Amino acid sequence: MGGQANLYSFPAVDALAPALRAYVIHCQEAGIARHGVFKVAVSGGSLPKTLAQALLPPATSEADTVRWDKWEIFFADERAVPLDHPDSNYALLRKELLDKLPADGPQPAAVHTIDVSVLDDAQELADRYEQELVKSFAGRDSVRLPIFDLLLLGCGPDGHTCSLFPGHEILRETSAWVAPIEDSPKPPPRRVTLTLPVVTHAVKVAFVATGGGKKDVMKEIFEEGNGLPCALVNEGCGDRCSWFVDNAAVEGVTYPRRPFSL
Ligand SMILES: O=C1O[C@H](COP(=O)(O)O)[C@@H](O)[C@H](O)[C@H]1O
Repeated sequence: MGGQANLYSFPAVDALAPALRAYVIHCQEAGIARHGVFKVAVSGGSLPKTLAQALLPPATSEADTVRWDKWEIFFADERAVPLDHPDSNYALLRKELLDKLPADGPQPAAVHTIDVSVLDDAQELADRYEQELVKSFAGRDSVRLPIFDLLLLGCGPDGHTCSLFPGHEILRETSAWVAPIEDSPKPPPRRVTLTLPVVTHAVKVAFVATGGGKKDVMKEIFEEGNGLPCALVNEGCGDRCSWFVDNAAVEGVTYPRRPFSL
């Protein structure tokens, strides 16, 4: 691990979106060059909307192309609800992004959802999602830990990311790839999440955080850390981690911003 997390700040989301697109496409090309596909995990919350703003506009060149048919999409965390439930991260990604892809154009190669036949049992739900990862990653990358090409993450106002909440025992998980949570402080309480070792093992991690509602926690993450899950990702990934934020989200934060470049 080297360096420190990159903090890229933009006046507003419409300036952030093209940079995020360029970054994602860069990671996509690296993944395809490495193993023929792009393995990406995404969060719920406010992320899918910004992602849609970045990825839905038509390509302006070959190099600007989102190659959806190479995308294997996983969920960084998911709530234990049916796939059409308003709380489902899958439903949100569909509504904001996947359903808006041109029907006659390329579609994602795979979208790995949770097994909704075991929603009442969070441990089983996590184990089955982990098996889904094992099937996809075994023999291709490390089998000790999956290596995602990119994780696209959100940051909650309390510093949580995925469903890794501040102070929760799940942060001490060292062997599972996917962990259950029954007592999420943010509803719904039952969820599954990628664990911290999996998150920090990814090739690249990108956070997207926008709006003044995030500025206090951004200050804490970047200036104190305090063991907040987002800060632990920064520490674990170093310069493999990049933050795409708007100016409102980092008002008063002294951590140095970088000009965006690939
Ligand atoms: O509960 C969740 O919250 C986080 C953060 O959401 P945001 O709306 O503050 O961006 C999200 O990243 C996670 O996937 C989701 O399950």
